[in-house]
Amino acid sequence: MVQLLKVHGSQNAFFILDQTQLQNPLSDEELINFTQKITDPSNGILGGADGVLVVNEPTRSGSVAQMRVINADGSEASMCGNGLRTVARYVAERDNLTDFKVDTMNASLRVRKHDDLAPGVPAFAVEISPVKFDHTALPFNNLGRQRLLNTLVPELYPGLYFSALAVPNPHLISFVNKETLHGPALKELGTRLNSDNPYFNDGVNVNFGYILGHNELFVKTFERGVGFTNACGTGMSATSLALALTHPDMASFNEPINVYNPGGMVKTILHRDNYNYWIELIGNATFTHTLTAEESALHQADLPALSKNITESNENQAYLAFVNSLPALTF
Ligand SMILES: N[C@@H](CCC[C@H](N)C(=O)O)C(=O)O
Repeated sequence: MVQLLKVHGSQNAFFILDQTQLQNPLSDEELINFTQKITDPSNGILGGADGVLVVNEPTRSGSVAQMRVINADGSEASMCGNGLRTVARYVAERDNLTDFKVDTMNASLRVRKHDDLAPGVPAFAVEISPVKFDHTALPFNNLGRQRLLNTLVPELYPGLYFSALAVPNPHLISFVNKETLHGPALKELGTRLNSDNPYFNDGVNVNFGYILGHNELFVKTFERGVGFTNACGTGMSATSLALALTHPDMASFNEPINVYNPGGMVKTILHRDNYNYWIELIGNATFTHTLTAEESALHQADLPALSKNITESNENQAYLAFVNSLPALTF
């Protein structure tokens, strides 16, 4: 029998599949099929998810595991910040570690156990890097600019200023007012830039930031390969850095920034080493359910077999109590 975990970071929900426990790891084709089926919210298993986090043996020396991120639509992302916290906790508990490295598509990233966010809410801190701004890194084209940093780009959306950062998955960021935050622009832009379009031919995660105060931010994200999500860890990290670079009086380096999102709250800490930026993302790593099944059920994406033996933890109650303890945001 094998186990699958249902987890979340700021209610950005995933299944963790540890391929190292399998006799035969799933092929890429099986992973895509499995992910598209198990994440579908209408499939009847725990409300679906935003993606599947695949744990493999490490690919680089000095790391203890590899994480692959398969988005709900079957596309693969180079990074996932909320997901990395949950994988960090999974590997930490599996291998009895507290501070180690996990390989992602483009980098080996440091992860470490952090103090609990609240009673019963385990937390991890993860490194978000490398950070790039050039249009080739996202990529974007046909905008007549090499970089976007608080740049008015009417081709994308009239009246909005945009910043574009790869961390290393691609993020487009705009700081908006209340009306725009709650209006149709995010869905319209996210849908358009993640369909056939002349600007972002690999798609892009689109983040709207609303500045609450110094080192205080709210971020709402339309994710590539997913759509609206409760939270996006790399999106909140990229938006924090964009805030410090474009509104330097509103965010400081080397200090925690509180980033609220529809699923809760995380902290980010911005770092600059010479000319390289990197970000620490600190937040919950919550395990809500364990699914136990035969390995063949994974290969066949057999949802009825996967839903037969599910046990629920009480961690989500503690997480929701933490969310209820956060200051009410009135906007
Ligand atoms: N939610 C994630 C990002 C997941 C990947 C994204 N959809 C992409 O395609 O880049 C996070 O927490 O960072």
